[in-house]
Amino acid sequence: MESTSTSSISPASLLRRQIATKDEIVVCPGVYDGLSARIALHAGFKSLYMTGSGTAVSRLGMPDIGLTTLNDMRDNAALISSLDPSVPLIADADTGYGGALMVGRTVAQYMRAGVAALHLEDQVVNKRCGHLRNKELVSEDEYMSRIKAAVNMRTKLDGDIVIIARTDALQVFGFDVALNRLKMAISLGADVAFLEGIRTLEEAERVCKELHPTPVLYNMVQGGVSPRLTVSEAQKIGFKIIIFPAIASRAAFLSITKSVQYLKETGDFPDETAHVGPASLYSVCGLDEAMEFDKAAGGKSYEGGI
Ligand SMILES: C[C@](O)(C(=O)O)[C@H](CC(=O)O)C(=O)O
Repeated sequence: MESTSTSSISPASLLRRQIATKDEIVVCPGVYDGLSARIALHAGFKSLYMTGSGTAVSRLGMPDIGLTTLNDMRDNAALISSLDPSVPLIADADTGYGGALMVGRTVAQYMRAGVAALHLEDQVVNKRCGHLRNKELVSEDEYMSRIKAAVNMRTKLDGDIVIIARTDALQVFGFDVALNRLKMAISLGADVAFLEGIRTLEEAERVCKELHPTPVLYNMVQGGVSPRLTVSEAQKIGFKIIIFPAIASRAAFLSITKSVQYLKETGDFPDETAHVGPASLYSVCGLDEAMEFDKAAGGKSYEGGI
């Protein structure tokens, strides 16, 4: 069942507090469904990231090339953020899925879904993963209109969702243009900057320095174009948030591939999975809390355990 924990503090305020905590960096494993989110929560992470790439590959079975709609992304975000509202969720919102009106709807629906933060980028709606080649961008004006729409909707709904401005301009126009886009987005009310596809340590250091005191996010994608940084290395450079979007999807990809290949070849499952019974999976997915809830309502089904 969903978490019964409640908090008078909104997920966005919780995240704002985490970002504002001195000498700390917000660390978000990328999750893409209920199970991956539960596993990350069970491991004790205090914030999560919903990856658009992972959402595309898991919910649609399609690549991250602009195929997920607002509804796909919002539904996934609502599911993940409902599991433990005391753990703020940063969610990918791609391009906002259209013009200013659609960006406004996206922000409103993410807010209602309990999302703490979302990032909006300047690729064309037919976007692709930021670590692929030949990206196409919208004009600066169009990007600023997306940011304005997001900020205006937050104000209109009297909310505090954290708006993260992501620019993909580095690959196409270079560092200075990308930095300028981020500065403009911040001046319009974006709270956090996300320079996509950082290629060198120098760029990583420069973006943090130039945008200080605005918090900057580092996107640590396995096999992507950016330098490999650990949490503490990113923190030392000056980043305030680090996401590992592919941490769960890559692990799932590798281990599911291994298991199904083994089944195909041998007609049996791999030995190392033999001890993983249904109860171990369910216990990570809130089984104890569900049984307690049922008992408190007078239910008898779980008296003898399961
Ligand atoms: C951050 C990202 O937008 C995502 O969808 O998680 C992707 C990451 C990835 O492809 O693994 C991106 O950087 O475009």
